[in-house]
Amino acid sequence: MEQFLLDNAERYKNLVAKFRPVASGPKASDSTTATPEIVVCSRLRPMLEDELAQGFPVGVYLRGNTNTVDLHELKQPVRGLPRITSSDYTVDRAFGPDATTAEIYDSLIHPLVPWAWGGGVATMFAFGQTYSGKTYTVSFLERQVAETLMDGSLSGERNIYISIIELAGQTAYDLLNARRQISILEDSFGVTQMAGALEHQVTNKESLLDYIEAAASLRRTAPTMKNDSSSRSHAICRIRFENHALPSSKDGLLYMVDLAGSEAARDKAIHDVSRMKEAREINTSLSVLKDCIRGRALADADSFAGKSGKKPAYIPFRQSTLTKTLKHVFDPASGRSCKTVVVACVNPCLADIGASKNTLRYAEMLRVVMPKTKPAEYHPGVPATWNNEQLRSWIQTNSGDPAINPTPLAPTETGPQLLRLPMPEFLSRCLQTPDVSAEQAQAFQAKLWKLHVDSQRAANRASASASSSKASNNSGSGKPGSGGRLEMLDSSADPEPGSAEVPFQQRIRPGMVVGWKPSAAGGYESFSVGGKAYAMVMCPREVVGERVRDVRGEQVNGKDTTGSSVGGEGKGETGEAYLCAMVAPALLPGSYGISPWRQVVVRVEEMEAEVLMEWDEATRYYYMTV
Ligand SMILES: Nc1ncnc2c1ncn2[C@@H]1O[C@H](COP(=O)(O)OP(=O)(O)OP(=O)(O)O)[C@@H](O)[C@H]1O
Repeated sequence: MEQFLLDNAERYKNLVAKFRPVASGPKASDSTTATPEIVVCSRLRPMLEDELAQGFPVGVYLRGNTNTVDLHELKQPVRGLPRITSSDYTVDRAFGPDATTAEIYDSLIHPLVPWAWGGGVATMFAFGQTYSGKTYTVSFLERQVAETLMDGSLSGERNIYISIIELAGQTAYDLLNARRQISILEDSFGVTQMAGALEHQVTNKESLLDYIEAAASLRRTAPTMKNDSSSRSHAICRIRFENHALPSSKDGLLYMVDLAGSEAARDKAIHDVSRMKEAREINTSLSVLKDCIRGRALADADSFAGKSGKKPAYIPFRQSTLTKTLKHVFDPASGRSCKTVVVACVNPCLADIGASKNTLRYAEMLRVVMPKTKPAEYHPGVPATWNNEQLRSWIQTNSGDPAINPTPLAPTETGPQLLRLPMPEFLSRCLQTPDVSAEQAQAFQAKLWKLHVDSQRAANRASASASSSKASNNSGSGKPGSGGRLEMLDSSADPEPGSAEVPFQQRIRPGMVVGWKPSAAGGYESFSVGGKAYAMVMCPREVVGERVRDVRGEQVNGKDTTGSSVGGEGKGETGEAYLCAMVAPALLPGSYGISPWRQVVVRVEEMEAEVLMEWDEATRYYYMTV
């Protein structure tokens, strides 16, 4: 085959020079748009000296100033002279042989760093056939990331940890611990753990680069015909960012993944059975990766197109060790804000055209394009329709007291963009307004999300009732507020109109949630966090029987065994104290659980304020609202 290409190199070049792309009708790109969170780019490396010396022509070209790549194969028909067969592939960004890795970094990878720094999950994958420039590209990008992380341009303080592992088939190794074998496990909370892998804290650029360099030298390598240092394993570099200012928030994660090279067809002849098995495993994991990347892109697109009620797309991340390790990136249930950049590395040499075609086809398949729709008309109750100005004005009037300054919170973002922001970044931006507390910031974030989710549900309900006459008959009671009251009962807000005018102490009722400060006299000090605690009112203390005991096992009402009266400082005044259920932070950031069987007695004078809590069906926790 190679000889056929060399013999016909001149004819091939002439045919390519005459090639004109077929003028097609309106292009698909005119009516579609890629999902914003996943960018797929291609990078054509230059021809290398050995390829040029052998006389192979270029087989893959960037089409002018576009994001389309043309690929020309040379075919021998049954009769007649060899002909070229051309195909083209469109990606979100195409880089030609003259583009530097620095250009790729500046336009696509650099924005991932503040995203992960701010608490999001950012991932960069490089894939392509053996010898296409993956390691060349990733190693430069890793160095640039180290530069950005340590040049002081990112605001705030973070603890930075690095771990680098290698996946070869089903087996995982720690590249920062002498290739010790580790396990990829999912814990009981559904979080993937790299059990046994060491994580190293880094405080400067040099130590970060040293770890990256040490791992690179340990990558398992085996000679292939094309590339003596060919990587036959996936390498995952994970940088984790811990934000001390927001201890309950999830850590930001930046993954840089150098995927194993898919074997070029012409290498296969001389490879033994185990190498072929290895190649099959690599191809399987790349196939699962494609399904996961597409699945996540579709899930995100549905969520922001108001189709959250739809059956979620199946994302098979448990089907390969690679995708299981990167569960955070693919599992929409993890609730993480993710950004992903895929770099498809392409060897332009005509001798490797088959593998290049597979790479470009794969890259095209990773893209999820959606029909372009007109920007949605502004609606004050639908954050997904707000432009920056409308969003800012909503922040100003709905963020509590003191009002959160919209300038640091949403300098340029629209409603949908702010909703996509990683939660820790959202909170950090809120906290830039003087006197805004972490609780207020969290409550405000929950308020925005509640509005978004409610507006989606309302839109889903509207479209469901429009398509079902039965539904519309049922809803025809003529009382628009009848469903509203039911929904209100998912919140601890007082359903009585005008209740906000009355001080909360005068309208205490079962189900009201209060913030309180346990006093030393009450004996509940150890149940508070930073002197603060929350409780849900159950009933006045004096109505409970003598056998009722609180969370400490103390009698709540009546005489204790020594004969002295308990509660309310022994005076037994009515209405002064309430038996309450403890409300404590739960597993998810910003979430709370109510424990009906952990009871405390809260005196009205210890109560500081009413706190509004809302039940969230999806996570099954309560969240505070402003
Ligand atoms: N953009 C580029 N400019 C110049 N040389 C490049 C470029 N990209 C790759 N190369 C060269 O191409 C060769 C192959 O690159 P590299 O080792 O990165 O390939 P790879 O895809 O990682 O291969 P494998 O999967 O086998 O590890 C190297 O000699 C590298 O220096």
